[in-house]
Amino acid sequence: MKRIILTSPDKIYGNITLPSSKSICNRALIINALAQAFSKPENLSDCDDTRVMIHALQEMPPVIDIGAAGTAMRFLTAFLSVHPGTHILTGTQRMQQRPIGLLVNALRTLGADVEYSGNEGYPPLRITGRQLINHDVTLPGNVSSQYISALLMIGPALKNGLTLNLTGEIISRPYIDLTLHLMKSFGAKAGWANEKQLYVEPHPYEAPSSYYVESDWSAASYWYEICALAPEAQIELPGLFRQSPQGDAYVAHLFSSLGVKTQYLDHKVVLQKEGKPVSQMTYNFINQPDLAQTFVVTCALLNIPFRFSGLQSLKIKETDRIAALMKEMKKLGYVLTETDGCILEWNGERCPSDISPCIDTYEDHRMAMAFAPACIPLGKLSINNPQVVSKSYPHFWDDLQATGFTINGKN
Ligand SMILES: O=C(O)C1=C[C@@H](OP(=O)(O)O)[C@@H](O)[C@H](O)C1
Ligand SMILES: C=C(OP(=O)(O)O)C(=O)O
Repeated sequence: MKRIILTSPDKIYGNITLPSSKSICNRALIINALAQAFSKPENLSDCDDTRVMIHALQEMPPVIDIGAAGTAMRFLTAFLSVHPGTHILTGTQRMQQRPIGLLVNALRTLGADVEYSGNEGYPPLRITGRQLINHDVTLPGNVSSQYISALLMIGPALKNGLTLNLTGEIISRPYIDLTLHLMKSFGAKAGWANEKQLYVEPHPYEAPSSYYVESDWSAASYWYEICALAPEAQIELPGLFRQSPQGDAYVAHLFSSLGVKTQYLDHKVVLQKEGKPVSQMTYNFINQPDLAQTFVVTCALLNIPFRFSGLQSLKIKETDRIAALMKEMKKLGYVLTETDGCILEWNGERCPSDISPCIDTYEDHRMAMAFAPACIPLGKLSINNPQVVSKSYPHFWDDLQATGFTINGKN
């Protein structure tokens, strides 16, 4: 096992080129392929999740291994259902525990040929593409929005278009809107018919002459965290915009109550410390699940009691993030409580911390990146298997070094 030891500088100043958004990259790649576009989207990320998507679409091998990429697994399941040929779609062991039954059922209702080659309800899948005739399908919106995005994106390729009826609470809704945004940029006619129903007209995609992917707001959250925890900091992040289709752009607003101000300039944002953090924080992360880890670590280390709800999807992500957060925060001396698998709270209760805490990352990039800034108030922190960051932000550790952090054991 690899381990790094992090220490932070006193003052943190930097200009950071973030990776581009893997959510946008992976949508643009799927839509571009369905549009049979001539050129690839520009500014594609070099992260694992996008690399596996590029490889799958370029090579189309009989067995497609998408590693740990949830978007690639879900989007390709729908894509391969309408693409000629038979493929096995598989991923890491963890991916084989991440449910996909609701998407498979929905695709079968549309007429798709999708079989389980392992356990019922989970990858790997055996998919044979064909033309899908049916157009009306109902599925729960409360497990993963990626199923809905996957179905929407193949909508323009269906003979009769698509009507999606969603039942239950709709989670991660900004990601559905992001999908619609990209589809429309590629000429699709799609949208919300009402609060619970989406439509896609049987109108083919028309690729724009070029499509440029913007930087990743979820990745920016770790720099907000650094700014919030540092005694003195100013960070410039080029390639981020106020008017972003990414739901995680809301991180700027959320961190304004934790003492970080965002200045929106022409082609960048600038983060600066300003004002006093709130004395406690309550927030429902239903629309920004990927920000939850960032806020758990930031609030606890700023000694801000919190109550975070809307976390039900965290259990089926790269790891069970609720369990992982509780376990690792305990190493730092914070006792968190969980309620009903969807609420995490910290009421200020402390326990003895480990003498030299060493954070486990559970094959989850966000565990590594959310905990790394904790080295600022702690003085020093070890992180196990730091290479996990490559899922979304391969140069995260280099960027920390460039702003003055020392990282022992990196190479
Ligand atoms: O569509 C997307 O790009 C994503 C949707 C979200 O997943 P869920 O819809 O499963 O919450 C998010 O957590 C994931 O990182 C990316
Ligand atoms: C949940 C995530 O990714 P995915 O579901 O696409 O694997 C994430 O990046 O936090």
